[in-house]
Amino acid sequence: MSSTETPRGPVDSSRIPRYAGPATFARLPRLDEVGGRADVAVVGVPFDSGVSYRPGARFGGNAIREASRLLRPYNPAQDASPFALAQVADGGDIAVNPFHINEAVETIEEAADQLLSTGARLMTLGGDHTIALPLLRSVAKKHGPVALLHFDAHLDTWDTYFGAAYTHGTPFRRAVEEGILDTSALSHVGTRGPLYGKQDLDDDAKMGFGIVTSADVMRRGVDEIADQLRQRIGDRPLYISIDIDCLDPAHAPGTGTPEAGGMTSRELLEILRGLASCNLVSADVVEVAPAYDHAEITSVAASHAAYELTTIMTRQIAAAREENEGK
Ligand SMILES: N=C(N)NCCCC(=O)O
Ligand SMILES: [Zn+2]
Ligand SMILES: [Zn+2]
Repeated sequence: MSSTETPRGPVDSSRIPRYAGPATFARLPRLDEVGGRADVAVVGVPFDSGVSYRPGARFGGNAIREASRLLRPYNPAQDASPFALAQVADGGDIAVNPFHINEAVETIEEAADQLLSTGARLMTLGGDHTIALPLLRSVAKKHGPVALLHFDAHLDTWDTYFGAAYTHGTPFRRAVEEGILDTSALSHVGTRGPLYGKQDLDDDAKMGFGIVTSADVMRRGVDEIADQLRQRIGDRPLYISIDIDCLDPAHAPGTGTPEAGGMTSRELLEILRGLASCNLVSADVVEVAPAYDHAEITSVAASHAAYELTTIMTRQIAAAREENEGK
């Protein structure tokens, strides 16, 4: 988008009630309605064949879209109107083979390559956590190895499940093995719960991950945690992956592998806001499984997380555009 074009924003909810019409993320236009080009493309990946417990995250993207009808155009927490700063559009779903994980992983990577080649950043709505691997592959082709901030109850650096390399518990081990992550800037946030053994932690540390547990967030507070994460990330290209089970089941019951003792949605949103100066190149929100949700608690939390991430991206896009035009 050039500076002369005004982004096409969401449907005006004072004219068309927010519950009317088909749901796109935040009631934004579809990507094809803005000529196939957007600064940020919100895209769904309805895939959950990689789960180890409850299925259902294939319905997560559309549940988040439905819950996002209530998002308003001005974000006071970041003093920004994200959808006016840059063109954000809903790119629909990447349709993948539910019966063949390896093929699905390839399809996701190809679709992400295509979207990134248009200049868009990706705000992906899962789907289970398997999808982070092809998304990271694609992002790394464009930016080189990226810093990773991974919000999750789980490490997701396990090796294989039933001999399968691509599952929702293994994407980040594969990513480290493939050299697509910048191993000097890898962090898990919200980690908790029983593991298979102490070795899980040793393996994870060897890969380069730092861990901020959900108890650390509670004890040390969101500002200190955000400062620490910002320092670790620096100005590296950053990918943020949010498994909604980073939140306590009270804040996100609608997920496949819930663990007690998690962060609140307020803590998650505040940490994200504290990262507004980071160079966020793409992000995902995964593992929303609406069948176990109540009153859209989980999908509302996920829609707000995606809104904060989108705000960070659009602020950076607008700042970069201004700087370019000043030259
Ligand atoms: N929810 C995600 N992504 N991973 C959980 C894997 C935990 C397990 O099955 O042991
Ligand atoms: Zn998880
Ligand atoms: Zn996960």
